[in-house]
Amino acid sequence: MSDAPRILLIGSDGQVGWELRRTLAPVGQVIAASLAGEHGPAIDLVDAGSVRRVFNEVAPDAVVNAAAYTAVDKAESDPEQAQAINGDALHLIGELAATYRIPVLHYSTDFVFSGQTERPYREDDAPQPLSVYGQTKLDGEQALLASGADALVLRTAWVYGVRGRNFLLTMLNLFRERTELRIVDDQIGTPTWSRMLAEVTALILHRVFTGDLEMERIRGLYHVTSSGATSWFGFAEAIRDLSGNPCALTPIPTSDYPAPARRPAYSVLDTRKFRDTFGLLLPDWRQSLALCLADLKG
Ligand SMILES: NC(=O)C1=CN([C@@H]2O[C@H](COP(=O)(O)OP(=O)(O)OC[C@H]3O[C@@H](n4cnc5c(N)ncnc54)[C@H](OP(=O)(O)O)[C@@H]3O)[C@@H](O)[C@H]2O)C=CC1
Ligand SMILES: Cc1cn([C@H]2C[C@H](O)[C@@H](COP(=O)(O)OP(=O)(O)O[C@H]3O[C@@H](C)C(=O)[C@@H](O)[C@H]3O)O2)c(=O)[nH]c1=O
Repeated sequence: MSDAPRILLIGSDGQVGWELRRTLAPVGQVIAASLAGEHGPAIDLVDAGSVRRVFNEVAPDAVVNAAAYTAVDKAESDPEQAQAINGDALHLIGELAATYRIPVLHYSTDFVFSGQTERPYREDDAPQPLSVYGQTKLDGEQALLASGADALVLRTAWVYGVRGRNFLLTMLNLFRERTELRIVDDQIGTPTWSRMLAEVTALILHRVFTGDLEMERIRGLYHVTSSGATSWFGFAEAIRDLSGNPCALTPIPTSDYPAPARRPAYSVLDTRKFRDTFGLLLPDWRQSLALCLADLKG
């Protein structure tokens, strides 16, 4: 095990981080850093000293950053903290990864786009965030890509899974409490399983470690989601039907569901660059949802 590459996983307690702790295990020695420091070193992305210290002590061969400020509505009234975690910390992680000459994998979001389009967004489409969360994530991805580090930024969307705060678990909880729910039907995107993201991350990192993929050639920005698209209402309907719940669902416009943060009306991501570069398949969102629900049933 001592010869295994050392992977510093930041944010190992989040929904994607929790999956990564498992899928990265066959790829290298995972050093699972998190705010609480429960399974490895404590790290606080707001505290530059703690980030530098963890990099120094761990001396990683690669970094995967799954930590973020993801409370989209809360970020509107807490922009400094969101910027510190989603933006400023990536300037530092980029600087450290460039200094140590190690690859860094990071995640960003469909919320960097305004949603004023009718075709899936490509990596070279101009971002125009509508929210503090989207703006701070954009700053983070741009800082990392400009840092000189061998960085891969995987932009994804509508992430759900068996753990953490996500739309799937919110719906399953609400189905137990309510007989009717009103769900927005005019925001279109692609639900993406956290495990699928963790698995493609592990497959890529493995090929980087074996020399099969050269970071200098593949570094950059990629869109990675499941295939297909739906609205939050469509996603809720699929969750209800696949889980066998009787809850009545009513489609509503976004204007009937007031929230502090504006969200893009259409944020489907074009994943062609990712599929062509890595030769990986991205399953249909319904297929992944069925597998995830089967996991939840146990
Ligand atoms: N969730 C989604 O729908 C989407 C997510 N993404 C991106 O994917 C990535 C993973 O997201 P996801 O797993 O869903 O997010 P989660 O919110 O589930 O996990 C984020 C993790 O970051 C940790 N964290 C928060 N603040 C700090 C800090 N100051 N220092 C260290 N760790 C901190 C959180 O800890 P704690 O819980 O203790 O605060 C949490 O464990 C993020 O980059 C996100 O922007 C992209 C598109 C969609
Ligand atoms: C609970 C609920 C939500 N909604 C709507 C509100 C919102 O428009 C949509 C989704 O709400 P949520 O708060 O679960 O998700 P939201 O915070 O919008 O999700 C986003 O999170 C960040 C982190 C991302 O990066 C994005 O890709 C995206 O996944 O569903 C309803 O219409 N009815 C309801 O009962």
